[in-house]
Amino acid sequence: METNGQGIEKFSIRTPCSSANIGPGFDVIGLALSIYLELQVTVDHTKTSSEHPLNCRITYEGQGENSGEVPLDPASNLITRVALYVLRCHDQRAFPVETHVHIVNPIPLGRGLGSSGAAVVAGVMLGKEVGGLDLDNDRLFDFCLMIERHPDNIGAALFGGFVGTYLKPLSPEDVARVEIPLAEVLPAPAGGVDTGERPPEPPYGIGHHIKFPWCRQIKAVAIIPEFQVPTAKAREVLPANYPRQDVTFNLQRIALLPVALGQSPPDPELIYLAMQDKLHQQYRQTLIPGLGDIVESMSPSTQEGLLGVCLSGAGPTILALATSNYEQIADRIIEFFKKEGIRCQWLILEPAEGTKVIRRD
Ligand SMILES: Nc1ncnc2c1ncn2[C@@H]1O[C@H](COP(=O)(O)OP(=O)(O)OP(=O)(O)O)[C@@H](O)[C@H]1O
Ligand SMILES: N[C@@H](CCO)C(=O)O
Repeated sequence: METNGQGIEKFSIRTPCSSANIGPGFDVIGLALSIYLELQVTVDHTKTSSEHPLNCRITYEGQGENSGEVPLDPASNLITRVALYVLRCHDQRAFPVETHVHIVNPIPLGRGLGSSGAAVVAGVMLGKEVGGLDLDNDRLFDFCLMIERHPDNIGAALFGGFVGTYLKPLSPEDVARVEIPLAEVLPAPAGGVDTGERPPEPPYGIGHHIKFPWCRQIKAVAIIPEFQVPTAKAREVLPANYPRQDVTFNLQRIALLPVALGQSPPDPELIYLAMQDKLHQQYRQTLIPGLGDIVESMSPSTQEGLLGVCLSGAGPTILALATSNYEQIADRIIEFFKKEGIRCQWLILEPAEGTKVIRRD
């Protein structure tokens, strides 16, 4: 515990947003990008009791601030529930008296920019820090995977940069441990009674990652429609089985993608080919009007500066990788959505570092 001499401990946790898949890398590839969720944490060790549930007060500013989408009850809020999961796995039932978490969240919710992945990663880091726990990032990744079960967004948000993620084959008893329903992993939601039971701990080494190089000339243009697509819904529309030729199609492209995006100068034709997908985007068109037209008609031959275009994560955000003419590229994609009566905002983003803890005095 590092306090300021008056028993007050202050630190911030900064976690980037992320774009998963980048075309063919469904549930594998993640790219951390430069919009940051920040938790400003204060622990007042001079207090001996707290009037707040679980000794934690949450305040929030940012996306969905006035919509009530992000609960301020620490037993319901995703970030603090995840932190409590980590604490309870280490026999700490609540936050230290008295914890204040101010959440500053500019990551759009439910748009395919990894808002939930960032919340889960920030939550495990919060549990580690307030609990004074000796957990390295690889172990924190295990905890994240008990909550968000595809590793691409959380791998990028935790480790930063352009990553490939993969899961270790588990023993049958470890498989049983990761298949426990989320409600049993995360502590009881608001109003629930603390039974005092220890939640199921993650097996060791569930997930792994590898960092790929990223060509610095490449920027990510995110075109963010005004509507949300919950990831769970965007996964429900995917088939249980795929034709063999579609799987082969994606395998061929995923073999190209990390090389194509790492080499300088970037080769637009190679990147465009490497970003094609047949495993998720076509099925998600039903949820994202305009997606099919955008993916089919935007290419480096029709759009100067463009390298490739894909759905960001589960959508609805579109990610265009480009080296110039960002505004023209964004405007063209916005036009497609406009025809469907959908408004968008757009941003130029860059690859970001992973989650950091910054001490404040
Ligand atoms: N900072 C946050 N604090 C608390 N809850 C959050 C926060 N960010 C996201 N969430 C929760 O996660 C939900 C969005 O998760 P969802 O997986 O549907 O989309 P996403 O993570 O933004 O997109 P994708 O997974 O496709 O990149 C929000 O509705 C909210 O419940
Ligand atoms: N790989 C995930 C990312 C979204 O969180 C998906 O496409 O469903």
